[in-house]
Order: sequence, then C-alpha cells, then structure tokens
Amino acid sequence: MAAQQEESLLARCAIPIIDLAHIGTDVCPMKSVLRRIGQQLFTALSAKGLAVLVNHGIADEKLKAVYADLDNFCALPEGCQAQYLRNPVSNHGYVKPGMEQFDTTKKELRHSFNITTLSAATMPAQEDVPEFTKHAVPLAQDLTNLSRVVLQALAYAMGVPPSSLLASHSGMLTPEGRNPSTMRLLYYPPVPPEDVGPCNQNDAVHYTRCGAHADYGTFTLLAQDSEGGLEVKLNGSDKWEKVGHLPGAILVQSGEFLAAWTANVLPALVHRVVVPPGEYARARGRHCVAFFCHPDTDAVLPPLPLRAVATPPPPTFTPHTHLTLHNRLLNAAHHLQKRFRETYA
Ligand SMILES: O=C(O)CCC(=O)C(=O)O
Ligand SMILES: [Fe+2]
Repeated sequence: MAAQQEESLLARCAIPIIDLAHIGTDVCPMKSVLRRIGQQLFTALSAKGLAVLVNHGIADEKLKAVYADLDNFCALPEGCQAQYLRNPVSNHGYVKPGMEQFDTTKKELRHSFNITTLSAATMPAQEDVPEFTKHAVPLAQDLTNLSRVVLQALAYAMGVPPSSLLASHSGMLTPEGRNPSTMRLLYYPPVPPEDVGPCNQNDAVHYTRCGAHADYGTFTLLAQDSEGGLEVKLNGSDKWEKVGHLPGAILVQSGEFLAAWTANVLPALVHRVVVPPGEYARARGRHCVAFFCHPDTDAVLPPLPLRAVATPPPPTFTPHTHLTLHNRLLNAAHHLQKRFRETYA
C-alpha cells in the first residue's frame, strides 16, 4: 500500500518554489536570473512570508555532516559542553534546553549551537567533536553566499541597487563582530512518551520544541530533515499550518527587520516547531540548520522606494514595535538586543 502523504503546505503546493539553477555565483550572478528570482521571492514573501529554494547548490551531505556533529556535541558530558556555552555579547555558542524560551508555558526541548564567527578557537575542539569546524565553516560560507544571492534578488524587486543591500549586510560572519548574522545548528531530542506528571494533570510537564515567534533579522534560510513539526501562520491567517518537507529544499522566511523596513509589505513569518503526534514521531529527534541573515550593526537603511503594492493584507503579527527609527532611518541593533533579553534566561 502506498504511504499516505501528510497534509501540509508543501504537499498542497501552497508555497512558491523558486529555482536557482543557472544563477552563476554570488559574486557574479546572472542578472536576468536574479531579476526573475527577485520577482518570485518578492511575490512569495509578500503573500505568504515564505518561499522554497531549490537547486541552490548546497549538498545534502553537508547538512547531514553537521547534524551528526551536533549529535556528537550533545552527547558530550555537561561539564565539557559548559565551556562552549553561548556568549551573551557575541551570541556565539551552545544554547542548552531551557536557556532560550519563546513559550513560557511549556518546556522547550531544543539544543542549539549558534555560530556568529568562523574562528576555529570558538568552535568545539577537535578532541571533543573531531570534525565540527571542518564541516560547519564551509556550510556557513555557503549559506552566507546564498544569503548574498537572496539579498541581491530582493534588491532588484525592491527597486534599490543590489550593491546597497550587499553593503548593508557586508559583515555577515566576519570576525569583527559588526554583524549579528548567525548560523544555528538545531537538535530537538525525542520527547518523553506522555505529557503526564508524577501525580496529576496539574503537575504535567508540557513539552514543545520551539514556541511561536518571528525571526528578528532580514530573512532566515532554513534547511530541515524529514521529521516534520514546523508550522507557520501565513500572512492574514490565524491558523497554524504544517510546512511539510521537500527533500533538498531550503526555506526562506521573512524576518522582523525586513517587515519593518518594508512597512509590512513583506511581513515577518510567525512560526513554531511542535512535537508531531504519535509515539513513533515523539521518539525521534529532529535536526535543522537556520541561517539568520541580519544587517550590519551600524547599517542604517533608508525608507524604501517601494512601488505601491496592492494594499497588503493586515499583518498577522506586528513585530516591529521595538525597531527604532532614527531620523526616519531604520536601525536594527537595539531591536535585536531587546529580543535576546526577552528570550534568553
Ligand atoms: O527548527 C526549526 O525548523 C525552526 C527553528 C527556529 O525557528 C529558530 O531557531 O528560530
Ligand atoms: Fe525561528
């Protein structure tokens, strides 16, 4: 009997799929392809808040290698992990379950390793996780380059010079710490069989994987394994919908900075990761890699010359109340620090 496909946005072809074949390189992309991709991305992000990239050139093996490295990191003794704990200033390092909470009513079972600089000295040492740096650095570079392609494509669609958007994001993963962009490796461990506590329902521990939120930056690139659980609220809708899985694809989700900069023409995508139902799914771990693309800390972006877009639907979520406008120029740095204070213990 054929396996039944799960009902999801991807299964219903409800997320625009954008083909990056023939793009060239991030340094010298094909202008005609960039323009086409820019239009498709802009349309997708304005209507849905997300799109799917295929033929992006990042091999699945590279993702699987970092998933395995993170598993090895999570298996280290707590004392050894402790030396790599997240640095609150740089945001680089290991975030153990409970350290970052989006939903305070549930226990969020999630291990993350944030990478904000590629210096080997800040990565797990070879004797702890032998190939961590060897795998993570090239993947971070690939995702930085892919972000540069997305930025240039968006610039075309927004009517600003691609070089201006690249310039305002020029510090991604550079050692000077002038750009908060982050590659995050995520592992969600299996969830205990039932949400029941030792005595009665009031003592029950309620688990989730990642509470509802929108990401803070320009956009997020997201590669996930096939375990499922990612849900989104499409713009204008209050309903949670499963994203589903398309092998090899990378999702693009718009973030709060982009929403603020475009006056919600490109609204931030609200998302969460739930524990899929059923004993089998609960007993399985989930892996994913997110690349949070942010503007430079000192970047000030001008109001956009957006051509009047047909009145955007009312946003599901108005996330940009902390984004500050200085003389009508948008500065993202304070906003990010505020979000970190809200979510990190
Ligand atoms: O695991 C995922 O699919 C999403 C993770 C996420 O939303 C985040 O870390 O901000
Ligand atoms: Fe997120």
